[in-house]
Amino acid sequence: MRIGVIGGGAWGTALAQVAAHGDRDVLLWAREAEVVASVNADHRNHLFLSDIDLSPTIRATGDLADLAACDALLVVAPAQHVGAVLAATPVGTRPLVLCAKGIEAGSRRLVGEVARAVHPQAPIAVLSGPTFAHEVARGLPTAVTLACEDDVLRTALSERLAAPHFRPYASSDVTGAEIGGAVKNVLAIGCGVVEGAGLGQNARAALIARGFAEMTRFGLARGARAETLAGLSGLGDLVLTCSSTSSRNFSLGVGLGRGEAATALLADRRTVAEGAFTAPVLRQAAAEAGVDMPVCDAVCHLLEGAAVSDVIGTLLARPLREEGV
Ligand SMILES: NC(=O)C1=CN([C@@H]2O[C@H](COP(=O)(O)OP(=O)(O)OC[C@H]3O[C@@H](n4cnc5c(N)ncnc54)[C@H](O)[C@@H]3O)[C@@H](O)[C@H]2O)C=CC1
Ligand SMILES: O=C(CO)COP(=O)(O)O
Repeated sequence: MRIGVIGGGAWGTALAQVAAHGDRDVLLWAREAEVVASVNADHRNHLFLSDIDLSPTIRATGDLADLAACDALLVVAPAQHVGAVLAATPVGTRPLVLCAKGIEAGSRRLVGEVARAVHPQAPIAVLSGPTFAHEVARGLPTAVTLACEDDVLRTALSERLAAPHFRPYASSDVTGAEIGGAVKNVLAIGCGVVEGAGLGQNARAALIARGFAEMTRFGLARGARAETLAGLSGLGDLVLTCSSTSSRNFSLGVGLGRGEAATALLADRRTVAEGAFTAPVLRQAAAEAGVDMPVCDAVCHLLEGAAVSDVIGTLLARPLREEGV
């Protein structure tokens, strides 16, 4: 199975490195000509993953048409751009493995729903979990959820992508795997705010636990399974992203917590903090589903410029309630 990767950011490049394990050919589509040139000439991605030596069996292209030579495609463009990029990609019946984490603005569709609308003939899988790109690319041990409804394809993809340091766990719950990854980015911004504002470790742990309750409520309302949300792509990724400045979402929150404006923090950045785009869409989607998500709402208010002390005060002053989901 020849793998093509759509997206030459940090995660697309790290996944190309995983797929190239054992000297297998991988084709990486990158939007930036300098990424294509540096991967092909130096086996490095100077723009997005600069300190990693890449496998020489990874070849980069700037032409989406070249992906017609691949058997399966990993989709690693930012969530807001997946629809446009896929519309220009020759997909047909090739399996699409969705690796972006987010919800599309406007349509409020998960990435899988976007992909199905653009390429209805293509089987869909989702690869998601606690996976900082720079760790995966360095060969550090990592486990992910690989979700696909078709068990033959799920097994084939798992076997093709597994490597000694990279262990996929199979699931048939595509929606659950997607929702965990999308919601955790919003909650990671909140945990960053707690860090930046110096609110303490207790507050961070409370936010992770109550945030997980929100993820579960929203996921169950959208048809996800509870065990998927409690697995690698949900709780696992939530814990990772809420505890490290390696996370772009957490780091964005740290800036907000220090009193910097979201507009300034997001201006001119080359890398993507998906939670900033997902937060307002998630607020709409949750309202539509009748699901209460006060922590995610609080993150929206902070991104809109509300003062940290006001937002935290409002969260803590809500009526007391039972703990369950
Ligand atoms: N970096 C990581 O550790 C991980 C990232 N992800 C997810 O992977 C997805 C991609 O993120 P990264 O590879 O980290 O990106 P990145 O932040 O390293 O790079 C930005 C990417 O956005 C692309 N881009 C910018 N404008 C675009 C446009 N108009 N159309 C198409 N592409 C455009 C750039 O070409 C580049 O590939 C995101 O959904 C992210 O949440 C998932 C797991 C780990
Ligand atoms: O999704 C990720 C880790 O699993 C990467 O998180 P950030 O996008 O916040 O850096």
